[in-house]
Amino acid sequence: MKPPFKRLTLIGIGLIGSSIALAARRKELAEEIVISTRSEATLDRARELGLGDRYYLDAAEAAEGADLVILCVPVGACGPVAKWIAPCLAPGAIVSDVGSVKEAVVRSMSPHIPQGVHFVPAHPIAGTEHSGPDAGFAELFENRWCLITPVEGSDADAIARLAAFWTALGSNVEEMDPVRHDRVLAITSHLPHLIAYNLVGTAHDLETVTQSEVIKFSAGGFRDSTRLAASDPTMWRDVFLNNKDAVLEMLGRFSEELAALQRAVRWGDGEALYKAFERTRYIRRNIIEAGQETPAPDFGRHVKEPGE
Ligand SMILES: NC(=O)c1ccc[n+]([C@@H]2O[C@H](COP(=O)([O-])OP(=O)(O)OC[C@H]3O[C@@H](n4cnc5c(N)ncnc54)[C@H](O)[C@@H]3O)[C@@H](O)[C@H]2O)c1
Ligand SMILES: O=C(O)C(=O)C[C@]1(C(=O)O)C=C[C@@H](O)C=C1
Repeated sequence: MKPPFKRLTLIGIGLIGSSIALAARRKELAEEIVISTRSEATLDRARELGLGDRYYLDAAEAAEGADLVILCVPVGACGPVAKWIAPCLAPGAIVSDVGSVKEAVVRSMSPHIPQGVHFVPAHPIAGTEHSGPDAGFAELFENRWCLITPVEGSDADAIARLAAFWTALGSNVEEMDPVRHDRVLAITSHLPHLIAYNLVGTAHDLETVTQSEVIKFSAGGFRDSTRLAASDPTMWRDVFLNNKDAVLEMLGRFSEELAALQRAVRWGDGEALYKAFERTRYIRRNIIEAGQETPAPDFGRHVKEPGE
């Protein structure tokens, strides 16, 4: 069968760009894959890895004649890149992105999208702590969500074509309003990363102050946080600069709940602590039952039911 796109251009070839390239190739979603990134070393590496068919430092040249262009750059770079490629976009082309923040990306890209070109923003909720072209793998998007956040006047056919693209990559696709997207992701993704960065930084400070072995003997929970805290600093700087209001709102709520737990610990309120932890265990179980998460290995431990 003929691939649904003639020319797929990926601008930015880090974890997400390279994963799209590998998956699109495997699923035969484009006749040709064109790659652009701003650094010569990264472009050379993408070539060595055979991620595309043609390679350009100039994003505008790469976008020429493409029927699908996906920006896979940090969210702060989306506006400038859209402005750069705008004069070369073919009429009827779909322009999308993969940014972790949507309202700011829509605001920064929209003014540059020429008449007759379809802008359909998207966000695959799939990633790792690794970055760069070597980090990509074709299975990254399998059984993960991809949220499409159409803008006013988004063309229904373009939305359907992009949704079919992400479905073919293995994702479950849903549409969401960009503002709602940013509030949801602020609590489910952005805050966990901020907390992990803070936890790991604090533990490290503590170690230098007390000469203790905090990090050397770190237990599972802390190790899990160090994985998130190893995530790309540029990407996450841009997320927090561009989703400020939603993150601050969720951080406010989080701090209030943390203060309640702090009070329970201070006053030895076992009942309050037990209730809080019982509730969250149930939330985790529901997430696993809904098939959204790989369950942790079962080491045969008995898990108590609430009230048991
Ligand atoms: N890493 C994740 O877990 C994850 C998940 C979903 C979405 N995202 C989003 O995907 C996008 C890319 O993230 P990633 O993890 O692939 O990052 P990455 O650091 O692995 O790759 C970023 C790529 O963009 C290029 N780049 C950076 N600044 C640029 C600029 N100004 N102009 C042109 N190219 C530029 C880099 O050279 C690199 O090729 C981000 O918007 C991020 O929010 C990331
Ligand atoms: O699993 C991870 O390492 C991730 O951080 C992936 C994760 C997330 O928070 O779920 C990170 C940012 C993205 O925008 C989407 C996915």
